[in-house]
Amino acid sequence: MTQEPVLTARGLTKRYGRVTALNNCDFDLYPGEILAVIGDNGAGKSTLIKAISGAVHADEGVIELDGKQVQFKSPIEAREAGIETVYQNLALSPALSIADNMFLGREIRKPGPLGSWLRMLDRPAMEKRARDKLTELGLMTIQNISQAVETLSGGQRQGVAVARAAAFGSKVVIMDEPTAALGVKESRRVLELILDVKKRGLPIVLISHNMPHVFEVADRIHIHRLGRRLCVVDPKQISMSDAVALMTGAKKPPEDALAA
Ligand SMILES: Nc1ncnc2c1ncn2[C@@H]1O[C@H](COP(=O)(O)OP(=O)(O)OP(=O)(O)O)[C@@H](O)[C@H]1O
Repeated sequence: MTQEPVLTARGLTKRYGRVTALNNCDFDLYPGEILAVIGDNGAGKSTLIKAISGAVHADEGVIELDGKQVQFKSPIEAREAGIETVYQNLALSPALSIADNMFLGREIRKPGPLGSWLRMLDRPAMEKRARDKLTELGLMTIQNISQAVETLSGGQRQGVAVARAAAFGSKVVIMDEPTAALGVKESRRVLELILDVKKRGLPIVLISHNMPHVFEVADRIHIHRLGRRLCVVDPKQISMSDAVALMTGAKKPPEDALAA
């Protein structure tokens, strides 16, 4: 890789009591790429992206965004820096509408009634922007943008979460198992959306157990094992079964694997 990475982590360690979820883990994400992170259950993939996106604080290690050291105290701070994350549990508020969810934490406001210093939510503006965004992203199978998220299907909810990340991510989009709960058609749409986000020049981190999905869209694959990066491989140079063998420890990584 000749370009400088957008996002790097060095020596990330996170312990939960006796469990070491991240163990001196390194990570690199390059401009415009789709980097898949694969690993066995409990390997520490979610903890890695939570540490990067401010949802958990690493005990040790350094994270750099665009070459500058960052230390996000919360996912909100990471978002403000341009890192959008779709977490496994989606982090949507079920009782709120689609539009409210898309703008959660960055609501559009307008001046209050004359003489009032309070700024009010500008719902029509949020609804229009949310509708435009979902339409642009091809996810507008939803009839009513003011519909509560709890009334949507699993796939539609995923669509809202992915659209929110795709719409607001300005530097990095991270997706933790975005197709896990979806049917074939909905998964396909999410994969297309991931490729659309890439076309817009944004790098994406994709955590997935679905090997065909990973091999379909990833430019590089970070193989995570026992809390750390075991190696990085090129999906064009390795078979799915070899990637799984590396992930599970049945096979040792090739000598030049980190350079992939
Ligand atoms: N909040 C927590 N408290 C205690 N242990 C945790 C916590 N979060 C994660 N762990 C532990 O850290 C290890 C790594 O978990 P993590 O969820 O990061 O793995 P993962 O690779 O994402 O797994 P999966 O593919 O099953 O989602 C596991 O042993 C898990 O039990």
